[in-house]
Parts: sequence; C-alpha cells; structure tokens
Amino acid sequence: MKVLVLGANGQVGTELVRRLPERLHADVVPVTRSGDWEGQPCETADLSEPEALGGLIERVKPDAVVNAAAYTAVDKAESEAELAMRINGEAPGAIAKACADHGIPFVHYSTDYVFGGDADRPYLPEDATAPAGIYGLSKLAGEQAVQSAGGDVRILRNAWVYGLHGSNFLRTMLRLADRAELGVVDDQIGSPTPAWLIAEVTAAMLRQGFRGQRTHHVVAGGQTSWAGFADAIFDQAVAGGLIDARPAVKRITTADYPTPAKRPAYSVLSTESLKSEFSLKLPGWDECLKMTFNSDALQQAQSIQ
Ligand SMILES: NC(=O)C1=CN([C@@H]2O[C@H](COP(=O)(O)OP(=O)(O)OC[C@H]3O[C@@H](n4cnc5c(N)ncnc54)[C@H](OP(=O)(O)O)[C@@H]3O)[C@@H](O)[C@H]2O)C=CC1
Ligand SMILES: Cc1cn([C@H]2C[C@H](O)[C@@H](COP(=O)(O)OP(=O)(O)O[C@H]3O[C@@H](C)C(=O)[C@@H](O)[C@H]3O)O2)c(=O)[nH]c1=O
Ligand SMILES: [Mg+2]
Repeated sequence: MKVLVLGANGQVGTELVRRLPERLHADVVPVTRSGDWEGQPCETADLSEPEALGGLIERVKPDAVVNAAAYTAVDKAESEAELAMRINGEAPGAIAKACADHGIPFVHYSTDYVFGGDADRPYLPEDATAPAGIYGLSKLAGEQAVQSAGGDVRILRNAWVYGLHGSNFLRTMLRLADRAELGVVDDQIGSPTPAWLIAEVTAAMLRQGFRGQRTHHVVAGGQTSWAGFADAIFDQAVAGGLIDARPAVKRITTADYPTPAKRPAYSVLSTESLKSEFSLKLPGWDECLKMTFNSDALQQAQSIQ
C-alpha cells in the first residue's frame, strides 16, 4: 500500500508520516511545500496552485491520499482571505476530484471553527455550520468542494490540535512559562486534541477501509477552556521536569484578549459517529495530554483500540 500525505511538515502530517508505515505496513510518500521532510528530499506541492495537484496524484499513483496541508493561521487569514480560500477552500476539491477519478480513498481534515459556537450540547457532524471567521469559512468551503467531487471520502473535523512539535497552544504556553502570570481566556470551551491521536485514528480508518462519503469528528474526550488547558499543560510540564516553576494562569474573557478573528465560544464535538463506524474509543483530553508528555507511541496507539 502506498499513501500520499500532503502537508507532511505540519503537526498532523509529521505524525502520519512517522506512524503510517508501521500501522499499515505502507510506503508513505510525504509531500511538503519545500520539498524537504526531516532533512530528506521529498515530493512538493503548493496548495495555492490547485491546478497542479491532479498531476501529482496521477504521477505517484497512491492507494490512498491524506490531506493534512492547510492554511491554519486563524488571525492572519482575516487579512489574507483570498490565499486562505485557495489553499483551504479550493485545493481540497482538486485533490478530491483526482482521487474520485482514480478510485483512490481520500481523508481530509477540517475544523471545529466551521461552527458558530452557540450550541448547548456537543456538535453533531450534520449540525448547521456558521463560521465566525475567514479560516472557518475557507475550511467549510473545502468540505463542500470535497463533497461535490464524490468518491470514497472521510472528512475528519479536528479541534485545538497540539503536540510537542510544530506551532500550537502548548508550545506557546511553554515558551511563555517564565512569566509570573499569564492571562488566558476562560470562556471559549473545546477539546484539546494531540496530533498523534488524529494520526492513529486515520491509520485505523485506512486499515479498515471505507466507502462513500461521510464527515466525522475526531477530538479527545471531555472539554475545557483555553485557561483550563493552560493550567494542565503547566502542571504536566512541572511534573515532567520540563520547567521548574509555572506561571499563575489568570482567567480572562474573550473581550480581555482582542484578536483579529472571532472564535467560537463553544466547540465541543460529538465523536459518536466516528467511534461507531470504526469501533474505536477516544481517551479524555487530560489523559491524552499525559500521553503526549510521555511520548510512548505504543501506549498512544493502544489508547484508541
Ligand atoms: N492546528 C489546529 O489547531 C487545528 C487544525 N485543524 C486542521 O487539521 C489539519 C492539520 O492541521 P495542523 O497539522 O495542525 O496544521 P499545521 O499548521 O501544523 O500544518 C499545516 C501544513 O500545511 C502546509 N501548508 C500551508 N500552506 C501550504 C501550501 N500553500 N502548500 C502546501 N502546503 C501548505 C504547511 O507547510 P509549511 O510547513 O511549509 O508551512 C504545514 O506543514 C488542517 O486541515 C487544519 O485545518 C483542525 C482543527 C484544529
Ligand atoms: C497565547 C494566548 C492565547 N490566548 C487565547 C487566544 C485564543 O482565544 C486562544 C487560543 O489561541 P491560539 O491562537 O493558540 O488558537 P487558535 O489559533 O485559534 O487555535 C485554533 O487553530 C485552528 C487552526 C483550529 O482549527 C482550531 O481548532 C483551534 O485550534 O487562547 C490567551 O488567552 N492568552 C494567551 O497568552
Ligand atoms: Mg493559532
């Protein structure tokens, strides 16, 4: 089996390229914007030029395609709408079309930010979308483009993705760990989800196979606020000896922390449809955070079985 992974230098892409060979006994073809994956030369693709993507898939002839590339700078997207729309909104449609034409199963990722954030129970995949910003709008356009292309597709909506590598909230908190106090918003609620969990779920799905089109949610269990997540990160980092002392987390409101993009107040996602289709379980977010600091890949893999 040969799996093409787009966005191989990202948080999720890195975990996919590391884990898929063993989990699927597959050859993984990493694709990056720069043509470099962890110091080795690899295939390139620029998602801001969607026209070229079909040619790549025809040339490589993979047995499955996973798209982990995206424009993920939520605030910057507000001033780069056209670029975000090409990368997140258009390119996934071109990839899906090539996959559908050649009968190749396709896994694509989306986000909790497609929702408006005013629900009072976890969002179901089929609930009405209402993105509050350009990033969410562009990701929703990508979902729709993928769906129109047909073929065998699973769209996986993730949320609050983090890891020890890449650009994410956990790494931001560790960078700011020498402060005495940090103000962190306490009125945005979601489920912090490690990149490794998304990669493990993707491996399990590809191993089992799938037909037709469905959208699922892939997040760790439970919910917290960004402030709650920050507290847990500092607790774990102290326990693991990564930092000596930790800042006090001051709970603030969204209004106290103005940003260019509006973010959903509540984006807890129901994962029932995913767990039932693929007979998986998903550990709680706090358990996942511990497993992330432990970096025990075997324990991580077993946690969804
Ligand atoms: N991060 C998060 O909190 C969340 C992410 N998601 C979704 O999950 C998926 C994976 O996200 P994650 O791994 O966190 O993202 P990252 O931001 O870590 O990685 C995204 C990757 O996409 C690549 N990329 C960006 N623009 C282009 C382009 N024009 N051409 C080719 N590659 C490009 C980047 O390349 P380069 O390394 O060269 O910059 C980067 O490696 C995405 O679909 C994202 O929307 C959903 C919810 C939350
Ligand atoms: C750094 C920092 C952030 N915050 C707030 C701002 C924001 O509301 C929240 C999270 O900030 P970030 O910029 O890390 O998160 P953000 O980039 O909005 O994260 C999102 O990324 C995209 C790609 C997604 O798809 C989402 O699921 C989500 O993970 O924390 C503080 O309150 N204090 C701080 O010191
Ligand atoms: Mg961010």
